[in-house]
Amino acid sequence: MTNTDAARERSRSRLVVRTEPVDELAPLIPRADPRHPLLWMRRGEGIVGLGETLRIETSGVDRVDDAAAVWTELAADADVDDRVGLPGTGLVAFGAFAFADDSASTSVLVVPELVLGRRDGRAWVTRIALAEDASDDEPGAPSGADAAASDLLAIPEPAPRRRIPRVAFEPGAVPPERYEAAVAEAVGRIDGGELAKVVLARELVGELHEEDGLRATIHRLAEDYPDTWVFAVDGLIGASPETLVRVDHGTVSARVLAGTSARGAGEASDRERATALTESAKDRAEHALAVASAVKRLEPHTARLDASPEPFTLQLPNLWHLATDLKGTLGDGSTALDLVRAVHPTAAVAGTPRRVALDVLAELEGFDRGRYAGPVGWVDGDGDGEWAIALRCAQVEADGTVRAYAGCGIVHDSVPADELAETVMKFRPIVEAFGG
Ligand SMILES: C=C(O[C@H]1C=CC=C(C(=O)O)[C@@H]1O)C(=O)O
Repeated sequence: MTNTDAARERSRSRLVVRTEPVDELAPLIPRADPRHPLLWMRRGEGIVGLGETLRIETSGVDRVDDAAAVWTELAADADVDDRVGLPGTGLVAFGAFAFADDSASTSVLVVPELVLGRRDGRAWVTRIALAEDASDDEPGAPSGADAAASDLLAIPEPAPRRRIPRVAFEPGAVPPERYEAAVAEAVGRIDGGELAKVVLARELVGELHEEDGLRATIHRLAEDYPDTWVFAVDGLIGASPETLVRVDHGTVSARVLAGTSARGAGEASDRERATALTESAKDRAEHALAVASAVKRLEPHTARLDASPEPFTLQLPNLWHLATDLKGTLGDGSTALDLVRAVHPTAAVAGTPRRVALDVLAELEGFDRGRYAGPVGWVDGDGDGEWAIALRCAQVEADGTVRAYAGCGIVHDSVPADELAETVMKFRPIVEAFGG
């Protein structure tokens, strides 16, 4: 029986879900599980999951479709009492999908037992249980809904803050010289007309000691990069500035990023860098390909889709990005997972043309990306959800191995040493959050 079959089997048992408003839950991060954190947050709002009621694991080319099919069945059968009614209340799952069809990493949707959430200034608690587990056949035992509503898992008190762990990172499968050689090779292929753009990444590897939880790392990311999506799903931890797709009551939005510059040392030089980025033909070309790929994939699902007319500069503490926001209305009732399936992988993380770029990056990169550059986020029972591209992140394995990733879009005038330097800037958030 595959993991998807097992999840489908389990999904026959009904989920019982109850969401209730609470006065206040701040702060969220100190309530997260330090060893297996489930978290999605931006500017202090988001959701934290505790415990695990159900897990859907998929892999291969149909990993998103398979997960979406099980999710749709689960949501249709769930017994939901949602007294808040915001996106992310009621039934919800946190998810992370592998980047590549042939990745050895699994993709997951995790349904927690307890969700603590905050959005638009409102706070809530959701309890999710399996009806079977919840109602113990004994006479007088509570029904599923009542059992789910009772304290199966108590709301944890905020834990005191601990120091961030000290992880010493070393280059992984791709040493810096080999990365530069791969960039040079990619430029050659681009000049030869094989493709227009390919995104090449490299990895750093370190070791996390068992006594160090992940809460302090998440705290650091959220504090230093408050405007990014800070996430923790099944060991994948990061702070991504790039919204793959958001679905909220029939509206669709995305933020496409491609094109990067270092921050300047002083205010004037910082502004100059941002201006130079908006005027750089190389970065604009790289950016335009990323926007075109997202628009092409989203358009068939939207009744209307608008893009900001000109790319703007997005300021992050470690760098500047060229950014374009997409906003529209759904035209075909797609769920967030349907759109994740449609749009991944964009040219911001793969390249153009997509198929050729995926082959070239698989050949030149020399390692399995796992869930790096894959979709990470959450989906609720109505199909609403928020998904980022898993960037500026690391995967923490069960044995404590930590793999951090960063990549760059390569176009015909890319310079290998500059791209290597850009990966160093992109590694900064995650390396520093692990004490590096
Ligand atoms: C692939 C990454 O970034 C992408 C997103 C923004 C800017 C990018 C760039 O300028 O190359 C990349 O396309 C990464 O951070 O690992």
